[in-house]
Formats: sequence, C-alpha cells, structure tokens
Amino acid sequence: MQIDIGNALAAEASPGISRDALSRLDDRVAICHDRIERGRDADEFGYAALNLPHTTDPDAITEAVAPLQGAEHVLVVGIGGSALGAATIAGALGDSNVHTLDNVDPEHVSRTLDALPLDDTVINVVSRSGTTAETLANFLVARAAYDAAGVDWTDRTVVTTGESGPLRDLAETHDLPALTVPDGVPGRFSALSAVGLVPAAIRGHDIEAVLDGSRRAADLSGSLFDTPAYAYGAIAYALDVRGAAVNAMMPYAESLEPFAEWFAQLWAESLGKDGLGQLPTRALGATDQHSQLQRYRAGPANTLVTLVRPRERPDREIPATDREELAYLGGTGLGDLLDAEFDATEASLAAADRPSVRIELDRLDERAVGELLYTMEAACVLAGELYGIETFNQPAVEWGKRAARGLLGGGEFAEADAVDEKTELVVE
Ligand SMILES: O=P(O)(O)OC[C@H]1O[C@H](O)[C@H](O)[C@@H](O)[C@@H]1O
Repeated sequence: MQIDIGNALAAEASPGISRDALSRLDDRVAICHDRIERGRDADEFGYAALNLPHTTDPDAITEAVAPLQGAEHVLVVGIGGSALGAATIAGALGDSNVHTLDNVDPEHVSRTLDALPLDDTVINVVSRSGTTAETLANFLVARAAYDAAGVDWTDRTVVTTGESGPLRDLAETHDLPALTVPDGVPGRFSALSAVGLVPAAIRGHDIEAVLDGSRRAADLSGSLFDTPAYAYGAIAYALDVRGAAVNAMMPYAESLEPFAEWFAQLWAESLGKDGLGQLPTRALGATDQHSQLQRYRAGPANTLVTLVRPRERPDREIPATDREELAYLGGTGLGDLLDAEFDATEASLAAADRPSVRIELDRLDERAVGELLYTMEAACVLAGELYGIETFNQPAVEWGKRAARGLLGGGEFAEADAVDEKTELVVE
C-alpha cells in the first residue's frame, strides 16, 4: 500500500502544508509515537487495538465457527463498530452474502429478513456492551422470524460480545458459540478481532491473510516519512488546523463503499471532540465526480479529498464501436476508464489548488483490506495524539443513547428530559 501526500503540500494546494512545517510536525509525530508505543506495550484501553494483528487468534475463530462454515448467508446484527468492520471486509472481498442489520427501520428489517433463506443463514449478533438497544431489538426480531419460519435459530447463531453482559448470558443459556471482544478494544477499532472476522470466517475467507496484511502496517516507526499510517494521520491533522475541516473519503471501487462508512465512524467518533476534528464525508468515484466534485473543487476551500483505489483489478472490456465519437472507449476496459477518471479528479483538484491524498492498494484482497483497516486506525490514533484529545471515548454518542433509552422507559436518564425542552417554530 502506498500513500502519496504530494498534493497536500502548500506548493500544490491551499490549505496545504509546507515541507518545513511537515518536518517540524515530524518531531511531534515522534513524541506521539512514543506515547502510542507505551500504550501498546501496556495494552492500555484503545491502544491495545493496535496489537490486534498479533493478538487475534484466527484459528480460535475458525474453530468456533466450524460447525457453521459453508452457510450461504451471514446476517450481522450489530451497529457502529460492531457491524462496519465486518461489512468492510466482506465488501472489499466482493462477498454480497454478508448482510447487516444495524438500523432499526422496520421496513428495511422486514425486507432483509424476508429476502433471506433463513435455513441457510447464520446470525452473528455482535455487541461489545451487550446492551445496545438497536442490536438487541433487531436480534429479537430476527429470532422471531426464524421461529415463524420453523427454523431453529439456536443452531445458526454465533455471539460476539464482551466478557460479561446480557448477550454473554444468552449465549450460555442457549449454548451458542461465543467469541469475545478483546478487552481494551473500542468497537470502532475492533475490525481486526472476532468482531470483524467472524462473518468472513463463516463464509470461508482467509482471515489469517487479513491479519497478515494488517501486520504489514503494524510496524510503526517514529516518523511520518516512513510510516504510511502516520503520514495520513499527520497530513489530515495538519490540513484540518489549516482549514480543511472536511475529509471526503472517496474510493474508486464499489466494493470499498462500506470502507468509507467504516472510516466515517472511526474519524468522527474518535476525533470529533473539544470543538476539534474533521468531518468525514463519504463519496464514491467515479459516481460522485458527477455531483460532489463540483463542491470540492469550487466550493469553500475546506475539504481534503482522500482518493483510494486498487492498482490492479479484474477488468471488463468495453466493446469497440464504429461510432466515431465513441471510438476512444472501444477496446479499453471499464477499469481503464475508472483509473483515468481517478487521475483526472486528482489533477482537477490540484489544478484548482485543492488538497488531496492518494492511497493505492495493490489489489482488493484479504491482505489489502487488513492493511487498509490497520493503517487508518493507526492514522486515527496518531491524529488523536496530535490534537491532544481523548481518542477512545464517545461521550456525545452516549448522551443520545441514554436519551433514547429513557424515552422508551428503559431507565431513569436525565438526558431524556431534554426532549421535552425542545424549541418549536413549526411552519405548515
Ligand atoms: O458493540 P456495542 O456495545 O453494541 O456498541 C455499538 C456502538 O455503540 C455506540 O454507538 C458506540 O458509540 C459505538 O462506538 C459502538 O460501536
């Protein structure tokens, strides 16, 4: 994997960072790196996630799910960090048989359950805390659908959860295979544990190769000039403090769309604190060249565009045509066209002095997705150190969770009272 930060330099873009400032920033990166390494050595909360490439045991996961391997479909019931890692891995591997129930939109849940052959679908219910309302509600609904279809859900359910809690108890009651979310690993940093890997293992993907790829990125040095993760984290931070408050994640591969969603959670929940942090937005190349690119290039100069692509992909030829105006397309591939669009977008941003970063993966496979996930996690941890914020908590999100629970009568939560204090100015 390669990260090219050339188009984020001040000589090319505004906001951008000068080479001198980048060298000075590298001194701070070295200090942050020491902090990160201390955290990793002590397996401190959050920092422990950066040890997962070495601490996750792929054989234990494969063994636990062995009776369920070969299932045609996997339904992940989880939300946020308990769903997006698995979706990213399955997406990158082009596996459309890993489905996610995260939102509690009743129409979507019904449509998903109705479309699946439940007797050939494994449920992987995932919740670190074991208490998340959306996940538990969707799990109860899914179980009822299995019952209604005369399919025994207890034969087809794997639980991934913390050491204790309601889901752990449920696994014990029904003697379900249960994997543990490792201690010290927040949900959004857990993709390289059982949380992200169980669905891939059930579907027969090479999860050892995912971990192997992540190990390629896990050798962090103290300099941004030889650690791609630090280069990305440092550049994103430096451009944010110089005015790039938005980070548009724009992969040029449909199968990386879930990755952009995963990245958005990682970046927003980890770094959006104390009035700081970039707003991650999601875009898809080439589709969004025909919509959002207008804003990136000619709107307010507050956006860093992160372009991601595989260097190699299976191509599909565009048939030749005798129509003269289409002749340039004939005989090339759709992939060639996509690559040309990628290069054109990058150049068009540079020509307008707008910053971008180019991330290139060798190809979309297990190793590449492992490397990409780890790189972004380490980039995020570094950025958190540079901002001087607490990267691994999410108090603003917890506030909303408590308010919703209070409203549903799930306990006394002061946050729920705020709902009655809403100011209205209704126009009909
Ligand atoms: O894994 P769970 O405990 O169910 O949590 C699922 C999600 O819940 C919250 O919204 C947290 O802010 C997320 O970081 C977390 O990923």
